[in-house]
Amino acid sequence: MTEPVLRIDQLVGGYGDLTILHGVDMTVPAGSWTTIIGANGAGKSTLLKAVAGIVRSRSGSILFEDRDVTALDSLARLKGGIGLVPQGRCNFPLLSVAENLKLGAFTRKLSAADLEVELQQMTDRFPRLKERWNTLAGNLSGGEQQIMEMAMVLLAKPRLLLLDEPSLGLSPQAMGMVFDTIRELTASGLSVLMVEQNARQALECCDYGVVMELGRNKLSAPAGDVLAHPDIRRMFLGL
Ligand SMILES: Nc1ncnc2c1ncn2[C@@H]1O[C@H](COP(=O)(O)OP(=O)(O)OP(=O)(O)O)[C@@H](O)[C@H]1O
Repeated sequence: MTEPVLRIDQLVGGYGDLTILHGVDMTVPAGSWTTIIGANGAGKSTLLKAVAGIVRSRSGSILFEDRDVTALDSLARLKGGIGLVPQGRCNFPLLSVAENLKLGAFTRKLSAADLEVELQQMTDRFPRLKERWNTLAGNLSGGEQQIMEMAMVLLAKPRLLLLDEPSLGLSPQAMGMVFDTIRELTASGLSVLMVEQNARQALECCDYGVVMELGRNKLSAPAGDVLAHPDIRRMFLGL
């Protein structure tokens, strides 16, 4: 396993007095694609939000690139290299693709010329977005919106991308397109930590799997080993 980009130790947290995470330990190897699976309510989304700084940790620590970010707020973490694409549609549906992408770069205060260069690079990477440049985001297909939302967060230049159920509501074909895109991103050096309900499809594509149960990580292993685990196959993969 390569050097971890993210290291979570004994993380406890939740909402108000409600504790959801009961001591999570997890590492994400740099440049890898790690998928968290588990039953509804296991705390998967809460964990992603805790890494992004949206849910505050009560105890334990989160180290990003060896730096303790546990006390930083969400904006500081975004500026520092941790980007979250939340669950469900999270764009501005009445703004165009171009306007949504520009908003994605807002934390970086780029000059107009630099912003143009970055937008050009983003549309070179995702030509479909260029084709839909002046289309309202709400009129894109689900798969196109998911790709655009990833591109918005990528314009903040994260080194760790957190994705909460990127295949939610997508056709199998669109899910394949989104997963192919994630693989390309990790091939270019980005680290990805993703939560997915389509556990089998995700584990067939990614590098590492984490199984969460009742606010704890039950198993962390290479994705192939998680796929092959008899209990996990029966409980979470429908195999
Ligand atoms: N904002 C909130 N305030 C209070 N409780 C919340 C909040 N968000 C989630 N919860 C509760 O936290 C628990 C874990 O939710 P979470 O969304 O992290 O689970 P999950 O594993 O991602 O499940 P799912 O696949 O259903 O999204 C659930 O009991 C949920 O009701």
